[in-house]
Amino acid sequence: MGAVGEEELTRWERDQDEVSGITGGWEDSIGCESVSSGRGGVGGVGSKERIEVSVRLRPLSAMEVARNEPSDWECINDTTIIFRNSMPERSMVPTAYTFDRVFRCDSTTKHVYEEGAREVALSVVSGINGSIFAYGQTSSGKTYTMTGITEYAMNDIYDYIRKHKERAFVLKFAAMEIYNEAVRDLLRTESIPLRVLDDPDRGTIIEKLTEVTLRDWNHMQELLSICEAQRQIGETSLNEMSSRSHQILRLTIESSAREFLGKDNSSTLSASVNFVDLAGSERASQALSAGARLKEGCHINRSLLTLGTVIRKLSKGRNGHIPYRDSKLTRILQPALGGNARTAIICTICPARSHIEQSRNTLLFASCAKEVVTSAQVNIVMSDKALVKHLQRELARLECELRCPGQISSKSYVEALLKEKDAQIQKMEKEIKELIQQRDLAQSRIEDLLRALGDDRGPGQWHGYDQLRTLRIPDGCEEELSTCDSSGVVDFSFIKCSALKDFANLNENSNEILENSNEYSTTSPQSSISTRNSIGLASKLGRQVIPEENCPDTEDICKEVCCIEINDATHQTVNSSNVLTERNDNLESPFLCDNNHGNQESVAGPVGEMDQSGRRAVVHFGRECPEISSPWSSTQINSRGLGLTRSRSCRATLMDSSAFHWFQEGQQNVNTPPSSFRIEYTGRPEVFHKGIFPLNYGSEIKAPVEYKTSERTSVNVLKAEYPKTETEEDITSSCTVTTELEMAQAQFHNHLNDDQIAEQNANEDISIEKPIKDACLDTAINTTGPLSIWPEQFEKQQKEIIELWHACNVSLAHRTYFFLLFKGDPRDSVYMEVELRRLSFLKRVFMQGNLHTTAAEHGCSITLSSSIRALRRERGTLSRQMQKRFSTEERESLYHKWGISLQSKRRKVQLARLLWSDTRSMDHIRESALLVAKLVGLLELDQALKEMFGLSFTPQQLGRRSQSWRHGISSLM
Ligand SMILES: Nc1ncnc2c1ncn2[C@@H]1O[C@H](COP(=O)(O)OP(=O)(O)OP(=O)(O)O)[C@@H](O)[C@H]1O
Repeated sequence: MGAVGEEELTRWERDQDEVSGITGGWEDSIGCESVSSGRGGVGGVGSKERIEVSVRLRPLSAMEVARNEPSDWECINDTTIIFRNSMPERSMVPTAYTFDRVFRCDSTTKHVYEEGAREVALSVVSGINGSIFAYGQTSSGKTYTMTGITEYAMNDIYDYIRKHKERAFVLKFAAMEIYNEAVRDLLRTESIPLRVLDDPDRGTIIEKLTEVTLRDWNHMQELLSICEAQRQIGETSLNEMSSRSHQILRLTIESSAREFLGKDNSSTLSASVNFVDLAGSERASQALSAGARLKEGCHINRSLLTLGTVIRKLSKGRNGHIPYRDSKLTRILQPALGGNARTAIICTICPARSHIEQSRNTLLFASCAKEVVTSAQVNIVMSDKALVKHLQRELARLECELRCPGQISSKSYVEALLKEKDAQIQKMEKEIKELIQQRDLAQSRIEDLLRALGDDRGPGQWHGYDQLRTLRIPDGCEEELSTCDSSGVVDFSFIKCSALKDFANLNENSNEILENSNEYSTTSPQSSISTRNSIGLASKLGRQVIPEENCPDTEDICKEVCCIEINDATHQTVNSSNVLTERNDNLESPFLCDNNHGNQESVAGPVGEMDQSGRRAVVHFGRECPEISSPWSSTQINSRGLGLTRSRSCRATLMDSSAFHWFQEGQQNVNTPPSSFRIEYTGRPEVFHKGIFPLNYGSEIKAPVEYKTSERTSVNVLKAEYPKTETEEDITSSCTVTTELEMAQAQFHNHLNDDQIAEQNANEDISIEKPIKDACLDTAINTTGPLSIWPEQFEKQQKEIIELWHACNVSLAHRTYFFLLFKGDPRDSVYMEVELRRLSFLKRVFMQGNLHTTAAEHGCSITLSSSIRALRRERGTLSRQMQKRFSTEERESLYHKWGISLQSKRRKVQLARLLWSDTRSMDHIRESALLVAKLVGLLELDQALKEMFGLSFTPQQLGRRSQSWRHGISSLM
């Protein structure tokens, strides 16, 4: 036994802090069986509750009765005590005090315990600290009350333990005394149970075991006996000492937390309950002692004064400094006064009038104490494993709080976490959806390519120029070709067998076309084949001779190209038997013969005009030329020359078919096939009109030769003895590929029946003077077959074209223009055929390009990859146009219409990707076309624009000579 030094006091404080434990976030999962009623429960982060303050009025003692002292205090109910003001001088002081409970003088200690202390005392079994104070003047009944309360509390605690044998409990007792500001451990003794020692100065004190751990039930009984002994001792010999010291009995209970925190939780609950018997409060104000008593009084004064100060400060809130450390008492009881504990204070007062001041002081102290708020928590002593887990959760919670300030509760944290996860899930779902779309698109592309491969790998497929050279040439054709070469007869570009086959199978009118072609042919029957589409293409698309420096890949390209200009300068004479062009009344100019007016550019024009101008005849073939796939491609054959000169348009297509000039000015792109309007049409209309406009349908121009003609067919025999111009020489030298002509002638022979041609020629003669206007209109219709089947045929061709656009990565603007322009007018049948053949050819070229990369090596070939890139760029530009063309509301409406979430990212890009993507849905195609039209500024379509896509046989349109193609397109922007 001995005084507890500073170190020992610190241990007590530390123990108290440890008992406070690590808490937070657990309170919801813990049920406080014995303490949950009536007190608002416990709070993990400080469930705020006031100190429970009771007042116990003891009866008058025998001596007081003997002195006939009146009792001025009366408890008028369970919560209010009043002072019977029998003295006039006391009329100004408060007479009524209300507390949580007031106990009359006849109240038993058990009643006081049950009403004013039991709940707090039993908190300890649920892991919540508790403290029970007795405050009052000497002989007011503090010890009397606390001894009983401790006993009852102990009994209840052990009863609880006895009823909960499934839980493992460890009980630790501690008892201390604070005397003269020195702390002594009352249980630091070797004797068990306890022994009473006589202290010469303070009388008898108790020594008990320092710490007792409940090992078993018998042990518990032993402890109970200790308590009983203490009670008995207290009743007998402790009063004298306790009145001058502060005694604290502390019971700490540790128990498993599994019942509260889960089966696998290895954490423990740990809480303490303090039973505090304070020294008589009157000591704080008495200074009547001297010597040792003075010193004692000062120390008691100090602790009680500090206690009063702390209570007073705490009752006014926690603002400012709370002087817990100013006394031993307040240091030890700090948690009980304003921290992690539930606290009950029982203020005892003497009813005798002689103690009225002390009673009033006690009531004032009680009044302050009832305003003090504590923050009791369930105390968890966590295992290492649980601690790590808890810290991880705490870390996550804090991180969440940082991200979402204001969300501090665990529920909010969980909700925030769930929201975050939901958002992630939604984001991932969107990504998955996009990936699926991309996958489907890729699969569609693959299917298209495979389909294209399957279509083009037939026996007639050609694999480039070399294979072309191996095409079967009908007997006699070689000689004819030779003749053609030498004679300078302009014929046509080659048409490969597969192309002819396709051509023949284009539609139900194919046979008729061939028949007509036969009819049209003259001495050179091959020429007739080329008329239908090539003419249209050539007459409507820009054609310019490509300077050599701009045509580095001439050889390769021209091998496959039908854009041929035969320079008449090389061959001065046109043999009538090899004449290429012919016409009939129904055709405007099935074989266009360009009239070159001293210009290097090829000029498309009727044969008559050409002949009259004495320059050259040009035949355009739109079918087999790679650039045929695009409206800018053209084929020219100079009727007087054997040199095959690729048109500028042809080259331009191959070299640089950039995307739309309306948004890619100045940008040189690898082409998306039909997107080369800018290059292609530049200057070409002028050429075109040069050739066409002066014709004026025979009124001014006469055919230099007579034509054998019938109602539908005419034969042109061109005798070209035209002076060779410098320009033409250039043309010839730059892009002469005679082989193509030979091959074309050879193929032509494969498909024409000379006899039929001869018969046709014999039967049908017609004069060139017949108005071409009528002829062209009739032809435009007749070539497509009966009008009755045209709607169905148109729909079929339209779908085929749409599929081919998709397969060939054709520019979306081109698709849009074409789709909106040609809506089923029978007169547009030629355009449809031309487009169909262009695309078919392009598709094969793509496949060929994939197999043989020679064209691409020269940097001027269209390849599948280049078209894909160009199309991708175009979609990107369209997406940017959306920002410019549409308001936010309009865009949102579009996104909704096209099934794009407003929350998704890159919505414009998504929408651009969707355009023209579903070739099977005409509604989709229609919507795509309308949207693209708006994006490119295509508000109204002019019929004249049809010329962009091929032939226009409508004479009145030829008057637009002053309008360039480029301007025509630009005007639509
Ligand atoms: N409610 C009560 N009923 C009957 N007797 C009481 C009551 N309260 C106190 N007493 C008696 O009054 C006397 C003084 O009580 P007690 O010793 O508990 O006072 P105290 O406040 O502890 O004094 P001290 O501060 O000196 O320790 C005791 O003899 C006790 O039995």
